[in-house]
Amino acid sequence: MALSYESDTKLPIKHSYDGDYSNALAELRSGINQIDEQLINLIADRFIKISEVGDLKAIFHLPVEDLQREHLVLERALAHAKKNGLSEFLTRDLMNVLMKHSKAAQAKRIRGL
Ligand SMILES: O=C(O)C(=O)C[C@]1(C(=O)O)C=C[C@@H](O)C=C1
Repeated sequence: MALSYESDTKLPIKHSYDGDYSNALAELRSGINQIDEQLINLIADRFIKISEVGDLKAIFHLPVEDLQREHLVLERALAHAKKNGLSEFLTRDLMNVLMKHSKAAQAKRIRGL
């Protein structure tokens, strides 16, 4: 569903809902649900790779944390986010949370070997 916007204020045009916004809201929320599923799938795929990297680190006795790589990961994500108009704060928070959990998962896996 595409919303229409007032050209001067950029606010959504209210009358295009015929006074009933609940269908529009349900449709938008269903779209959000689908995107959330895709996000979780992508994060799960990222964690499969993270486990494999963890295994290599275990074999070659490398430390779990690689701050140089983390810097690169963050820089790439920030550049991509900027191109897509996404907040720098959100991108930093998101990538830092992902990398924090990646390191915890790798450390746990290595401890369990
Ligand atoms: O690239 C690695 O070495 C990883 O283990 C992946 C990853 C990440 O989540 O992107 C996790 C931990 C490292 O400190 C750096 C990056």
